Amino acid sequence: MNILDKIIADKHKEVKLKKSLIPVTQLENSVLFERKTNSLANALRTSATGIIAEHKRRSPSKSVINQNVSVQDVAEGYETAGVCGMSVLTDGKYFGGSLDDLLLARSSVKIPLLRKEFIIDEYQLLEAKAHGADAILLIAAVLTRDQIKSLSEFAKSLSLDVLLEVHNQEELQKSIMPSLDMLGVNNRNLKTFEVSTDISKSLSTQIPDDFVKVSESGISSIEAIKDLKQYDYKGFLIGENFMKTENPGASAIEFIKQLK
Ligand SMILES: O=C(O)c1ccccc1NCC(=O)[C@H](O)[C@H](O)COP(=O)(O)O
Repeated sequence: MNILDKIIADKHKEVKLKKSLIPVTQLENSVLFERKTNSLANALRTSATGIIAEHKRRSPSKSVINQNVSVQDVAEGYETAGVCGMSVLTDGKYFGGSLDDLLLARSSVKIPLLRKEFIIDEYQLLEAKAHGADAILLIAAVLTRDQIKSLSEFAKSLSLDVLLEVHNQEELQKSIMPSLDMLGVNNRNLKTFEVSTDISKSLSTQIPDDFVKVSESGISSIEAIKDLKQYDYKGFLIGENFMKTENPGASAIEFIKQLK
């Protein structure tokens, strides 16, 4: 079993348990459930930098990245840097994140927040809304076309933007539908962990113009972003490059200064 299959098998168990502990009505009655969301896709369309900076403590490909910073400090630093949005990993077992991280980030900043999670069930979209997310991620590699359609339509009914992530042509072709806002190409193969921005470049012409194009993972230089912009990418999801430093917010400030 590859790591992605393991993560998804665990996620099914986790969601089943959570559903038995926290009823949907509790999520729907939370204060943040009524909050007006702030579109990440719209922010990317008009952004000069397009940076979506991620909070990521550890990962299956790198184990520990940074366990010593607070999510509030990271969020405030990213906002000061002028990022377009922030991605918050909420998976606990493989990434050391939590829904509390999302809540704390929400209480610290106004920028659009992406719940970075392995979404397999509508319940997780209600959780995202109840914890202050503006956007959610769907991963084509672990969902059927019908699941992508029903999950993305449900997300849109909650006013959450949808970022659909692909890694190859087959995943892209099965996923294109009007209920998506952003199409993300993950430069990391989630089964082998190989990283190359070539995949973003080769898939770019096959992504219809209606979607905001986002290049995800393995981005660590200004040159890479300038290069990807020529392929019409408007969003750049960066995690480790900022999080591996002592002060991720300060690193983002430095990076964005060079980009402008
Ligand atoms: O990052 C991993 O090792 C990973 C492994 C398995 C599934 C997902 C994984 N990462 C999630 C992400 O998409 C990245 O955190 C995100 O794109 C940022 O990537 P990076 O800038 O390379 O940290």
